[in-house]
Amino acid sequence: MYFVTAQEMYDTDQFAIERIGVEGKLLMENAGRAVADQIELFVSDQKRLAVLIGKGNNGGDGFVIARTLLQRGYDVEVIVCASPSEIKGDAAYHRDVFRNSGFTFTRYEDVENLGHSLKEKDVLIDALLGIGVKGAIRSPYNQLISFVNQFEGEVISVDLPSGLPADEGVKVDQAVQADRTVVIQYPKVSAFLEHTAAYYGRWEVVDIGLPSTVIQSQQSQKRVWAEQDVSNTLPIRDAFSHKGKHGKGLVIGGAVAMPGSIAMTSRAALRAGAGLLTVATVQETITALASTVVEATYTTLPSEGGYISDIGSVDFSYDAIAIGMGMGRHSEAERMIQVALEKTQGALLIDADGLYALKGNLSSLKARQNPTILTPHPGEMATLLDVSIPELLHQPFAYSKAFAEEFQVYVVLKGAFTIITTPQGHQWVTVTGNPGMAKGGSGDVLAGILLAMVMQSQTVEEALCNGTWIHGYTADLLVQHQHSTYDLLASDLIEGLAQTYRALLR
Ligand SMILES: NC(=O)C1=CN([C@@H]2O[C@H](COP(=O)(O)OP(=O)(O)OC[C@H]3O[C@@H](n4cnc5c(N)ncnc54)[C@H](OP(=O)(O)O)[C@@H]3O)[C@@H](O)[C@H]2O)[C@@H](O)CC1
Ligand SMILES: [K+]
Repeated sequence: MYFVTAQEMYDTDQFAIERIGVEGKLLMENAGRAVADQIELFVSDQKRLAVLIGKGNNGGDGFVIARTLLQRGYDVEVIVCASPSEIKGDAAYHRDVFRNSGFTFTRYEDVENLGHSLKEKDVLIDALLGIGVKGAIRSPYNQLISFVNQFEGEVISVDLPSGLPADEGVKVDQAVQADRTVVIQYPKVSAFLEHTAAYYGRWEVVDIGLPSTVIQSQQSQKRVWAEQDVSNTLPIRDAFSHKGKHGKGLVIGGAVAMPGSIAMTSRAALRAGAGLLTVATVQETITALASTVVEATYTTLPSEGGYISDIGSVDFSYDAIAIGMGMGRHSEAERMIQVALEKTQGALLIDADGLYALKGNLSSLKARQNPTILTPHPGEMATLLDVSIPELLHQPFAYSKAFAEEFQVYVVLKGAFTIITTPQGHQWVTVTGNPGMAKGGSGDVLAGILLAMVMQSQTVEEALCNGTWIHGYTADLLVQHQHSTYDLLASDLIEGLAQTYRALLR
């Protein structure tokens, strides 16, 4: 499923109107009807509803929704929060259709009166502002939004919560806190940002028949990676499959004081389906791992002060290599990353301490012929970019895209919404996962899963999207059944992969 900026939505709308010849009025009719159909699914006709209508086309949708629900026997009061002369174009057309159908509306005067009208209502439909919102919220919408946020019944927003920007990088001034949002045609970017997603409440998308031609022709596209995508692309294991077919992978990392990270990455890679796995680390870590990661083979690396001191002896001809987990932040790490960048023949995944060591080597990324994958959490990404974490999270899609394109890397920016960006600037978001994963080791497990996926999948982007989705989904299954967000451990995720795979293969 694609998701879009406000501009991409307007472009799609224009394409449908100008090139296909569908009139704007018809699009609005389709939008309002689709939203009303959806509302009918979860609001009983015994409830008392009010629709708040703003001056723009979001308000126009509101007129169609109100008319449709009234025709279907719902008790709906319509309150128009703009002067009649302010309502223009398609919205004015649907205001007239509403009136000509024999229905009436009241005009918003002040919050006191509104409070009076809404006292007995169960559901408030918010069609005040849509994707056209700009800047600080002006009167009367600022009072209206505060009012809606004090309403005790259910608030359902149309397209997006009024006042909330559709795009990233825009400050939220004031916005409706919706219980539910019925999104028109495509989710907007703000549904996938940590500071704005919660305003939507639960949301679902209704299709109004707009063609995806415009979005598909964009240089860079943004899509949600969903369960169906995983089912369609997960590598099939045929009956004659053998270990060599599922890839040969190598994990480089670990230090005497940190055997856990690399243990988790390795076990996760094996559980995620890696055919053959080698772990290259210091002798003491091998001793610690040998009994827990029995399926792997080991390469002993020279050490100094408990850290790996050199990786020159490593065989770099693996299908995929992951480096950095539990490697420590020390002076030699930067040189080792440089060696890995130069010598790795297959895909190279850099995680954790490896990312800190990469900071001084960024220019070497461009010289690589094979895929390089970076898996930062926001702190690591902010360090790579030299920006603060809040600044990064204010526009994570834009920052990831600029970085991935400039350095020709795949970026997996981890978070509640994990963003996967290709060197071409295409982006996916995965929405699986829960707060139980915000714990040490969770990233190490993801690195292992991604390594295994890259070794087996057809394309790097599919591998990264599937791996990220599976990681989060496993946590969701575990929290639903055996665990809670408090006690869930990263190592539980590794054991939990069995459930996820079984569910996917059913
Ligand atoms: N594909 C599509 O595009 C389709 C779109 N559709 C629907 O149309 C919606 C977009 O409609 P839209 O463009 O008219 O914008 P919308 O948000 O309703 O109103 C903007 C008005 O609000 C005002 N305003 C702005 N900022 C403000 C502020 N801070 N504080 C106060 N006021 C502010 C601004 O007034 P102005 O500043 O210009 O005086 C402007 O007139 C979209 O979300 C969807 O629901 C569907 O029907 C069909 C397909
Ligand atoms: K709205």
